[in-house]
Amino acid sequence: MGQMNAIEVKDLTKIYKLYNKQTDRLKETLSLSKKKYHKDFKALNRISFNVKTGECLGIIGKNGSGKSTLLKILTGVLTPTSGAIDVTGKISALLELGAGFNPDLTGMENIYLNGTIMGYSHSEMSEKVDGILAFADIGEFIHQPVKSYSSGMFVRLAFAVAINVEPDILIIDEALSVGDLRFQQKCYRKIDELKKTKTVLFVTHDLSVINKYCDRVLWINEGILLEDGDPKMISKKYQAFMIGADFKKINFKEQVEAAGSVVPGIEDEIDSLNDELDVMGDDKAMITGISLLDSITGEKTSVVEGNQELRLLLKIDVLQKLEDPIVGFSIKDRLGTIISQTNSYVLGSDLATLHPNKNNVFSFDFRFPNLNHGQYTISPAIASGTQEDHRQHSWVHDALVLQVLPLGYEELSGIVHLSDVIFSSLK
Ligand SMILES: Nc1ncnc2c1ncn2[C@@H]1O[C@H](COP(=O)(O)OP(=O)(O)OP(=O)(O)O)[C@@H](O)[C@H]1O
Repeated sequence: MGQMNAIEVKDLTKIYKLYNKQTDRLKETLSLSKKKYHKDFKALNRISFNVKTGECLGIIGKNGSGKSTLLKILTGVLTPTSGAIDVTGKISALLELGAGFNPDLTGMENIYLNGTIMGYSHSEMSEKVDGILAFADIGEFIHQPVKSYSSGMFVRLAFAVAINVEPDILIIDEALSVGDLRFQQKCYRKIDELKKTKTVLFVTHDLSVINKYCDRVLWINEGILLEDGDPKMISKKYQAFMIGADFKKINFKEQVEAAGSVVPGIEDEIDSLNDELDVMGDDKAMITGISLLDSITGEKTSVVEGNQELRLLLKIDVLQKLEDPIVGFSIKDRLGTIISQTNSYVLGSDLATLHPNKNNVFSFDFRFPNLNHGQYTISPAIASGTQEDHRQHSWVHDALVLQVLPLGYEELSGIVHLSDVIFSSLK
């Protein structure tokens, strides 16, 4: 038997009426001729998708794309203009700060108020209060009106309530980003635990969260469901879209052969990128080769150890004159989280203008971080401008795959091993 759907959404449309002036709204209400004083604005345009029970679904999209509108409809705060939604199970939502909280009531009173909204009796909620207080950890403030809370305290209480009312479906808007880092980590640990048994919907701009937690992602753009599928692939396309670049799959071998720029030299040592790779950028430059060498032996390698001295070589073809170029690379783990990044700009290296039809080769000499064993990737990039304000010309996702060897204590968890630890028994 297939998994049940927790949420079914069909042809969902939400139209907001936009008035130029407040008085237009009044005029429209009073108009005998039924004259329209508003413009229709489709915040959601015929969106359809299902969410399976137990699935963790991410929702991404630029500001104003319709994400909150969708969540508000799912939680019953807003009604759709047309379309159908069917939700199976109890929803608990952590929407924008304060939704569902009465600012004049104390934290404790709001806990009971939320309980009532969720259909729990006073005594049922009393059983949950200890768990809520322990998670929120806001001390005596629980007896103060919530309007006196800092935004961090607010989100602590709201999250604690949301997860303790035993929802079948947990909806989390960007709200979590308000809490301090330690609280965020605590929430993510809790979400990780909850997602084993519950359906979780996440709206976030943080793609590493999407990649880490979500089984699937929806990308909404200007009210339209643009993509629905694999988080890794969609977040790459989204990243490219957000920097105004194209996303494409490129066969580097064909590109390099077509370019035909072969001048003997160090670039011959560099391996061409001959796999189908995901690239984002505006095509003013192309990264056509990459090699990683052991600095001591000079041999190419894709198997490395923590702390190993390495040299990364990049070959870049420039198709148009590039002023203020920046060359860099990222190391990512297998979940796509960026572990480390560097580039010529932050290293203080002002590169001269790059001109077309010239072979450009760059190198980075560095000590590989002391990463736990496993697979990692290197993604090289060329941009121009400054760190703060740059245009991406080519960013090749996962151009090199590295195997990091275990150091003998691979049972330890974590991304990075501590270096030079000295342990002493002092007493
Ligand atoms: N009550 C409203 N009346 C009119 N327009 C609205 C209303 N609420 C939202 N909108 C518009 O609908 C569009 C979608 O808004 P929504 O808040 O759903 O976007 P979002 O994707 O959640 O954005 P963000 O990432 O900024 O939170 C926006 O253009 C917004 O201006």
